[in-house]
Amino acid sequence: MAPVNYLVVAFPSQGLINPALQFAKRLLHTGAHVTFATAGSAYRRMAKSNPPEGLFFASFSDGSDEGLMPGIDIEKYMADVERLGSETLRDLVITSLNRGRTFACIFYTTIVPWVAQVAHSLEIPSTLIWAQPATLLDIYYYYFNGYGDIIKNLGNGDPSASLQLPGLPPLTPRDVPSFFTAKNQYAFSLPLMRVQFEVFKEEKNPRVLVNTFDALEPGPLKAIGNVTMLGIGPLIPSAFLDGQDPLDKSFGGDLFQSSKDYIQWLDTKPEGSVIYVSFGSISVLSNAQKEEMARGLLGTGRPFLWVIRKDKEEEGEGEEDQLSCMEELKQKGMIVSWCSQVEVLSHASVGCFVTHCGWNSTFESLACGVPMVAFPQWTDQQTNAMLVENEWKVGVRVNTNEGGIVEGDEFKRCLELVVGNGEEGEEIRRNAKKWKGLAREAAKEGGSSDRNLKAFLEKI
Ligand SMILES: O=c1ccn([C@@H]2O[C@H](COP(=O)(O)OP(=O)(O)O[C@H]3O[C@H](CO)[C@@H](O)[C@H](O)[C@H]3O)[C@@H](O)[C@H]2O)c(=O)[nH]1
Repeated sequence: MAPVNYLVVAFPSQGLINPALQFAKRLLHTGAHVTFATAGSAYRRMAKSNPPEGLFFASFSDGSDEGLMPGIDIEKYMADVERLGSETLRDLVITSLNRGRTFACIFYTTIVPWVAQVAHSLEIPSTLIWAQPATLLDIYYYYFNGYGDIIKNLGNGDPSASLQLPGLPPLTPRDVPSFFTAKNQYAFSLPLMRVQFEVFKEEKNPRVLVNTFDALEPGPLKAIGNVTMLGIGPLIPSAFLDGQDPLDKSFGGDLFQSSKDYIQWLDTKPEGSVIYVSFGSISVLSNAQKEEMARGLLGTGRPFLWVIRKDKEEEGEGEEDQLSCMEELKQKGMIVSWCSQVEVLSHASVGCFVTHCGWNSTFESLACGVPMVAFPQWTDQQTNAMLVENEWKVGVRVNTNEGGIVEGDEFKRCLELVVGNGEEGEEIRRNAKKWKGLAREAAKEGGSSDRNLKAFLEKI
């Protein structure tokens, strides 16, 4: 019998390509063939290393050479991705149909709801892969369904206020996603989410696959009645999770060139001693903030591995990142421009992850049992930081000063709390181990995420 074909479409950012690629690999395990499509700018940069059998890469147009780089006009870029992407993705699907390859379903990531509109126009079923916690989809849902002003007012008002949305943990102003606050610089997100909920309304029984698992967000997964959310995570390479495929050691779509020798460096460090610092693929910290972080890190006297990205190939040896104490940083720790994060988080020497709380980083840390210092920047990260600290109790969140900077002493306090011998740190480390076990339990064959995905595929 000919294999079933699926199309997986990812917005061209690392934070969406990674879970979507991992999802594509899960589909391959069912015997299906999968075409993975992202925008040209990312497609050209992607490593696409040794794709497993049955996985094919394709691209649609975003009219850009550099893609989602710091400094671009993001509003224009988002409009171009939608306009050009809709046209060229439609052509891609029609060409495929004309060659006799029909897609049983088109899966698409967060912030490209227009993919569902293309699928609807061609009468092909489509399903959203929500690449953030279920809690976030709930907050957006509530925003468009009766709680809009309340959520906006919370984000912009009295810092001691608190909001209890049905099925969710209480939110304080600093937990509200950045798109709802007065400081938000980006207009693109809310209109896209509005379209997403309109897409759901057009569907008979809208179902969303969420990169979470049942035990992690039992209330939030059930909070919205008219959309069925199914936890299918963690979407991370199998070798670091259930070990079902020991060769599956990377996502396989890195947009950045990896540094070398850091695993050998980690091998020389005692168990649980290293602080790993990374802010994902988009956030750029000011030099003033990095100076404070350097002060805090050096103050702990512990070894650290710090990712400071070079967003443009031509950026020289850390030219922009010439911190005043660079020499000392290089002596006490290791600075890299990119690494295999899942490999680092699974290394026995790593005892703490300083993260911006992008959802992939947060979930990877949770699944690897590494406690966190939560250092959120924008979008969902404030809410994720709240979940890390208050709900799952696997980390501590930094406080900023009035100028929005996390000072070195505050950073050092958080690091020492997480890695030190105090009772709070011990509890955090115990919880991290517990969630690692539960994440693996969910992902393994017969676990909740595995069952949810299989049940979903049977009903397409
Ligand atoms: O040196 C590095 C640094 C990162 N990564 C990987 O890059 C991905 C980064 O994803 P994420 O942690 O989610 O951060 P962002 O790249 O910032 O992701 C964007 O997209 C996410 C999913 O929607 C959101 O949760 C974030 O807030 C948003 O900034 C992860 O899989 C990491 O493993 C590496 O492999 N090596």
